[in-house]
Amino acid sequence: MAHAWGYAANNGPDKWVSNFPIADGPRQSPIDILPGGASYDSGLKPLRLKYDPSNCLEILNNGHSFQVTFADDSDSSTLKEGPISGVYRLKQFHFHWGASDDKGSEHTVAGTKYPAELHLVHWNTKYPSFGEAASKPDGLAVVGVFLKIGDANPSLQKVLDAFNDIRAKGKQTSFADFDPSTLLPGCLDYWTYDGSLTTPPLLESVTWIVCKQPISVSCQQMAKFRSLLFSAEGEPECCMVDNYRPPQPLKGRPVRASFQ
Ligand SMILES: Cc1cc(=S)c(O)co1
Ligand SMILES: [Zn+2]
Repeated sequence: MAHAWGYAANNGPDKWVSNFPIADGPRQSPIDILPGGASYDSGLKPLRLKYDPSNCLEILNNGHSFQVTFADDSDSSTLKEGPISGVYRLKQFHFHWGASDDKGSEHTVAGTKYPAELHLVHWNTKYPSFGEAASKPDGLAVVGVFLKIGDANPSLQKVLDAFNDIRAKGKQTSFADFDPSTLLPGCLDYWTYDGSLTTPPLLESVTWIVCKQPISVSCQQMAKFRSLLFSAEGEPECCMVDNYRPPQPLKGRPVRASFQ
């Protein structure tokens, strides 16, 4: 049986193309964002994000990252405007991070890597469900936020405090009343381009919205990220680190900026 995909030498990003040929597709993510190569588009609207903390359901270790999942049976936690049209519902957020503070983000900015990157995943309500939307070219919109080493982040700490219950792959626990807007930077200037999921099945259905301004994370908080495991209980322990895909070829895609 083929290895399940992961981030190790034998099943990592360079190997994904064998089971997921779209890995070499025309609109893969992440990318290296070159600010000088992005074109300011005055037609881009500000992001309109509205999240209801009561939609927050649980936090789980899925063996690739940890994810906080939201109830998405109503329009109470949504993304509107920005580069998208219509209403996209928040489904989940998760992170990608490194084994050390010099790497971990998926998008890079003129080659600069951040220690981690937050992804807030939304799906287009013109489709009946996340699963349906995930296979459509305009099906998903992911807001990416860089994490930069600095002061401890009190909002992020609430998420990290739940880690003791989800240390191993497959563990989950209830996680209620969390407002993901507390994880957003003060300035919502963004870059946007057409891309994909950054993990298999690498579907080319994502409108990427990458915030220019990072949020802070302390070194101690980054160490907490690295205390999670890729492995399940009873398996040899394997630390969950370097769960990021490196930048992919731009292949002529335009990158627009909402700011000058
Ligand atoms: C749906 C989804 C989106 C991203 S970006 C990811 O890493 C995993 O799953
Ligand atoms: Zn992601």
